[in-house]
Amino acid sequence: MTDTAKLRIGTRGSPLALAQAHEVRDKLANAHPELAEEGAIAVTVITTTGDKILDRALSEIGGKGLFTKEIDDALLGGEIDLAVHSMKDVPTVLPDGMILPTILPREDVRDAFISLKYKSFAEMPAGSVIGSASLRRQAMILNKYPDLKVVTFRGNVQTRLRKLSEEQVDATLLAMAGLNRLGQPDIATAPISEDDMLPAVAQGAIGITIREDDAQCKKWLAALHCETSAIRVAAERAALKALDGSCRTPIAALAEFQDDGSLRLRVSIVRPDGSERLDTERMVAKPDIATAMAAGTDAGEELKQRGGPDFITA
Ligand SMILES: NCc1[nH]cc(CCC(=O)O)c1CC(=O)O
Repeated sequence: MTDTAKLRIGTRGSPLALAQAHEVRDKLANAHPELAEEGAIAVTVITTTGDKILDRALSEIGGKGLFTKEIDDALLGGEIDLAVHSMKDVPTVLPDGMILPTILPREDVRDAFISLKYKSFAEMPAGSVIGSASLRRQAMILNKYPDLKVVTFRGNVQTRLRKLSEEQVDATLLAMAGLNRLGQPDIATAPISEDDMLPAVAQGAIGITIREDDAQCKKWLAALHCETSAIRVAAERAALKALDGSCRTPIAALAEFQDDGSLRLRVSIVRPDGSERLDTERMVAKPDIATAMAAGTDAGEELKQRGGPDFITA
């Protein structure tokens, strides 16, 4: 059917990526009658480098765009017309010819604590082992709970639950957003407050990339865009870009609208062993994309300066 489709969506093949792509397909079909017809939208699965390498921490593999490169190529090569991404996995600089016009309404930004034995980090005895492949999560845990141990641990939800029941680790972490989108929020023992563990840049946000000159797609996608989510993500991504760290630098950021309409941005960097953590904050009185990005850039530059070259490894 792909050859007759009016719109071809590219996505990774993980259960979460597919759920996100199907959400986008359904929203587009609901918004536009011409896309609601049978076969009007095709979903194409594209395997990325990040999907192929399952035995190493992503930071060890290195390089930006582990989960996006092959999809970017398919988009620019005209094999697909739009790509659905977890914004957490999208590099801050997009390839030439590509734009990111759409951010969906953001999901829960928090990390989930998952354990069969304990209700929270605070309950875990010294020496307990937490499995995570995320340097940010590892470093944040060690910073707050130096007596706990972290080990590198990847895999989908089912693999992780099996490893937990086999007692390979005492706890693991996943994004609440992913569990919610998979319809499995109960897998979380408890969400971790963003005050206790600041989330990754753009955690819980989905973005859609298209070719720069694709006016038709741009028109279709306008119905799906959430400007407040886009402003929050813009602030966090600007901080990430200014920090100019590699995937070896644990970075966390969260922008949130306050009741008075202002935007509060928090940014943190942590040494991988948890021994030191630097935090900063900005308030934006009248947030739009430009003011949010300016605050993010400023916050990121401050931390880069304070941390110095040995904190932020290139
Ligand atoms: N790097 C993998 C990844 N990219 C996005 C999510 C979760 C969903 C989201 O943050 O939107 C995950 C898995 C996880 O961290 O649990």
